[in-house]
Formats: sequence, C-alpha cells, structure tokens
Amino acid sequence: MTDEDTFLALENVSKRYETGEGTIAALKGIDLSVHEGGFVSLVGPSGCGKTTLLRLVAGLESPSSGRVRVDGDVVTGPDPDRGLVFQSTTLYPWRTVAENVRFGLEVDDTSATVADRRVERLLSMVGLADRADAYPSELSGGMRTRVGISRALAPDPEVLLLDEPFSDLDVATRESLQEDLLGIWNDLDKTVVLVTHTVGEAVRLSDAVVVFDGRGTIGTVVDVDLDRPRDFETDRFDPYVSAIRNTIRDSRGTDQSTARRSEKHTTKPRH
Ligand SMILES: Nc1ncnc2c1ncn2[C@@H]1O[C@H](COP(=O)(O)OP(=O)(O)OP(=O)(O)O)[C@@H](O)[C@H]1O
Repeated sequence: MTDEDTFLALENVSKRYETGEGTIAALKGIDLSVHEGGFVSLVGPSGCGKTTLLRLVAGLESPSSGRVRVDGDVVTGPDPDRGLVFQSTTLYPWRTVAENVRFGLEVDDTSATVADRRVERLLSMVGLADRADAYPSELSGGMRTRVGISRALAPDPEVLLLDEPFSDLDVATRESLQEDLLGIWNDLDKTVVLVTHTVGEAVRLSDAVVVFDGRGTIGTVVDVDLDRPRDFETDRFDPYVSAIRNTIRDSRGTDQSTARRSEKHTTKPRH
C-alpha cells in the first residue's frame, strides 16, 4: 500500500494520562495506516490502549504527541464524519427508535424529508423497519445495538468506530449482527475500526487485525486474506482461519522486542 492509499493514519502517536498515582503511558509511538473502505479490528489484553486509540480517532482525546489524520486532515475534535458506537449502546429512553436514529441528523441541517428517508433506509438495513415507533425499553439488547449503529451511520460518516459493540450479546445475536455489519459495510462503503476481545470476531470481519502487545505498542498486524462475501460456517473450519486465529492469540500480550516499536504498520487495501 502506498501512502496515497492511506485514509486513516496514526503517525507516531503517544497518549499519556496523568493520574494521582503517576503517568500512565496508554499508547507509545503508534504508526498505523488504514485504506479507504478498510475494515480493521483492534485486539489485545485489557488495558492495552484499544479504546484510547479509538477515542483519539474519534477526536474525543488528543494525542500527547504525534497526530491522527483522516482523509489528510489532522483530527482536532469530534466530527460527524466519524461515527462512534460504544459497548453498551445508550439510547435516549424518551425517544422512539426512529427519533433516536434521527438524532444523528439533528446536528446538521438535513431537511426533514431527506432525514425521514435516511432513517427509514437505515432501519430497514438493520431489520428494524417495523419497530420505528417502539421505545428503547421495548427492545432486546441486539435491537438496541442495531439502533446504536444506525444512529452512528445517520450523518453518513466516512469512518465508523465500534468499541466492543457486541460484547453484551449472546452468541447467536452477535453473529447475526456481525453479518448485518458486514452487509452495511459492503453497501455503504465505510472505513471501519472495531475494538473486540473476540479473536474469532476480528478474523471473521476484518481485512486486517491489529494486535496490541499489552505495553502500549502494536505487536503485529495480521492480514486476513479471505474472500468476500464471507461464509461464517465454512470459514469456521478453514485451516487458514485457524492458523490466523492462533497467530493472533500467540501475539496478544506477549513480550515484543523494543525494535518493533518504531515499525510502521500498514493494512493492505481491500481486494
Ligand atoms: N481517562 C483516563 N485517565 C487515566 N487513565 C486512563 C484513562 N483512560 C484510559 N486510561 C488508562 O490507559 C490504559 C489503556 O486504557 P484503554 O481503555 O485504552 O484500554 P483497552 O485496551 O481499551 O482496555 P479494555 O480491553 O479493558 O477495554 C489503561 O491503563 C487505562 O487505565
């Protein structure tokens, strides 16, 4: 991948937090490039800096040094072009499903007709067209997550940032949402960064899996060269997939040589 293909870039990014107990180096000298329309997952042990990286890309935090760029522009704060979905999706309980999704459009001056059409389209993409008038308390956890994703997509962001969005869900719901997410990604052509604790999920969905080593640095980036659309059932038993999963599990949280810290990590363009 050449530098011109890079859409989302972290350039020598470090993030330190000052706390009562001292300085926490959450991320150290991170270099990462993601091409436009790429799907990248971040995995690694708890506390290794995955959420911090996502928050930096979202513009909710600033790097202590280095910079984050999206489509060439340095990220200086939140922007509707970067949609964020957190672990336990918080919906507005007093708003209906459609009104929650529509919220993402109220910050800009999208006309009512365009907004209605977009909300309708997003809800049908996630299979909730018939629940538009329901309230969040009337929905299952999986449905709430679907609404959260639709809300993040409403302003038509270029980048979708997902922080363990499926972690509270049972296996069947999780897999169904993974399929939906791939469908959305394919139809809407977003650049996606997903934080997950589940190696299988990362491999199933991504073009590349970024494996953090537990010391604030990236241990390795594993490319996932599987055809799309993916067949979850077949892939589950594919020896190539097992080998990738093992590589990721072996790299996660293991000691990395200091020499790797300055390596530049690049994900390959989608084929
Ligand atoms: N606002 C903050 N103030 C102080 N320290 C923080 C803050 N946010 C994160 N940290 C610390 O930075 C490190 C990285 O945290 P981060 O949440 O990015 O990890 P993570 O990989 O997402 O973890 P998990 O998988 O458990 O969600 C941790 O040591 C955490 O305690």
